[in-house]
Amino acid sequence: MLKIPIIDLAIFRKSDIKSQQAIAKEIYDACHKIGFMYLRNSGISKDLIAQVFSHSKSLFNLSLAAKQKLAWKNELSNIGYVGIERERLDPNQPGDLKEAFNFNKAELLTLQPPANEPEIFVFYQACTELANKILQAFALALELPEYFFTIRHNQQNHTLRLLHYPPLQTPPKPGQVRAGEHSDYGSITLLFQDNVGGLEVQTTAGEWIAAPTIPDTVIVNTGDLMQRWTNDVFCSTKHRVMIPHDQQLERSRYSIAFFCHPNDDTEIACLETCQKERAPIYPPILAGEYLLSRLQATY
Ligand SMILES: O=C(O)CCC(=O)C(=O)O
Ligand SMILES: [Fe+2]
Repeated sequence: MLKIPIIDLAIFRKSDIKSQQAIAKEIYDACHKIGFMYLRNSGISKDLIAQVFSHSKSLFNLSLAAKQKLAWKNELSNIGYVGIERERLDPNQPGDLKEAFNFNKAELLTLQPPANEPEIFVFYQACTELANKILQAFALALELPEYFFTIRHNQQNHTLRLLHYPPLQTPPKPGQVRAGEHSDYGSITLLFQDNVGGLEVQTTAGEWIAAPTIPDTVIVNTGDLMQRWTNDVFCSTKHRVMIPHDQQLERSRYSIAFFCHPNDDTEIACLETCQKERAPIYPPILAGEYLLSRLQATY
């Protein structure tokens, strides 16, 4: 059975090109074969992650009225509080059993209490740095100039999303899960989860495999825009969060996703180095327009 690989980013940070190429190759294989990987030595401190999880709990513990004052308004800004069952990651199924807070960079600078914890901003910056490192590895792996992807992501158009999956009080509706099966829309996603479990990833053979927490790692997956850009050389893999069957049902699940997006005006056109095996599959598209259309389909 295909396994999600664990890759050590510390080796990529070494200055010798041989080490960098070896890790870029491991990352290439992960993105090509499964679209998911666990990264060790991500550069984001354990303490910082714990602080953000703790702020996340405090935010979700606010009253519904307080959360609704911070409500998500539209796909264009895509920020704020999203209530339970509001979003359908799988549009053919009932709403997801989760609630979320979305942040973008501009908003993080102007937030009011209780959502303006400085660690959330520091974390956003740390995620940006990690994403840039991964994008450099992608460039090396795909035989592109080192900063090819990072310069196309330099407006920090990324969304940080705190997620809470509450304990289940009543049985779910038929087909209802914590997060419906979907692929992510952007270039890469960084995912941090607690140890409750439920995250599953679909292999190319169609089987669902568990993606449990592995201590001191960050999950990274490639999104649809990266799949288009690379002409399907990297895959954007479906994943979902299932409802646990055991005593974990009584526990909340918390996770944090950092959705990394290219600048809105980036034309996502098939990379030349990805046309060796097949002609371009997808027509060029502007990143901003594509992301907006995907968000509109899920709310
Ligand atoms: O909560 C998780 O572990 C996954 C969430 C997810 O896939 C998403 O929000 O796109
Ligand atoms: Fe996702």
